[in-house]
Amino acid sequence: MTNTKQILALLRSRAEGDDDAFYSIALQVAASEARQGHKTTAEEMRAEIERARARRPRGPSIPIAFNQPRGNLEGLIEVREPRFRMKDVVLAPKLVERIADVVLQQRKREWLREHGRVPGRRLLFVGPPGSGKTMSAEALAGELHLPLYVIRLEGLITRFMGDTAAKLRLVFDESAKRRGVYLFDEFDAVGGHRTAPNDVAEMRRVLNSFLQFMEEESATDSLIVCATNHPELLDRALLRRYDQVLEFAAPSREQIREIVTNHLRPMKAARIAWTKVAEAAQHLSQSEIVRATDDAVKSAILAERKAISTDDLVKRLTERQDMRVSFSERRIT
Ligand SMILES: Nc1ncnc2c1ncn2[C@@H]1O[C@H](COP(=O)(O)OP(=O)(O)OP(=O)(O)O)[C@@H](O)[C@H]1O
Repeated sequence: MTNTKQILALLRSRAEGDDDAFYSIALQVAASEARQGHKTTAEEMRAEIERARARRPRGPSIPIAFNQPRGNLEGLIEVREPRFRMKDVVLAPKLVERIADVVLQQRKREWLREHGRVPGRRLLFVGPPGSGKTMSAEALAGELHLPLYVIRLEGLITRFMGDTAAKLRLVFDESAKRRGVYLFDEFDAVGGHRTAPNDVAEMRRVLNSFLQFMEEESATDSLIVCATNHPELLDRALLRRYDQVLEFAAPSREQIREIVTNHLRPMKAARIAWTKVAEAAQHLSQSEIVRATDDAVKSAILAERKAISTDDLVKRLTERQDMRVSFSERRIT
């Protein structure tokens, strides 16, 4: 049943004319109904809240407050104002299409619900480091004008060993209260190989809680994005919970060219031999290519040049390749 404190808080927010607090508490009530297995009631409440919100007179647009969370959530969630839109991310056309589909489903979520359909909002991003998983979550938030909340799971687990599930509960409760894109980074930490028996038990608990929270939160319109470099470590039961699993990959030749071109400003880039650049960029991640391009642009600026050459780019890309080799050698020894 609904908590008396929640009813009191609802009445207070009404008396104070604080609409945002009113809807936020109402969503909490819907979330606790969902937790108790009353999914239809929760869904009805959430739809009524949406309808009431839509009916409210629209004044001048109010900027979303991007303050860092305080109290119980401090140190668990980092909030970011999105700096990117989807046009900034260079991805394979199929991936762009699938993300655009998620954006559309979210924008038209009420329309979908009126037709008995649930908009997709649980996403798993899989792919190598630096391929744009975080950037895409940020761009998704940018498209939907929502804040991005980042939860670093590895850090959370290490810091709160034994208490991780309770901390995750706080995060999921927050996602029911405050609509946003919730990015669970380093997600493989949940299914990662642990050696100590205590750690294994803790991971099982965390994973089970996560599964339960993913099922429960039908009363929220927040997006849950989990990102991992190691999908093979993830539990099958967990994979089934996602509406979409999106695979990020190393950049194609065309994508390398697009990334470099996007980062050349203010340099002119006439007569670049793109085949040579693509060869030099082979096996580098999108993130490394951005850094190499930035390095090349910086040296050209310092040399007071207005244009950049193929050699400038190849030199910086080769440097990044060397850094990779020396890093992996150090890890072997
Ligand atoms: N697909 C991309 N298009 C354009 N820029 C990209 C892309 N991928 C990465 N970058 C650049 O590299 C930076 C780091 O990428 P990002 O953090 O999104 O990678 P990631 O896949 O989340 O990596 P990790 O698994 O290490 O967290 C971005 O801020 C952006 O500058």
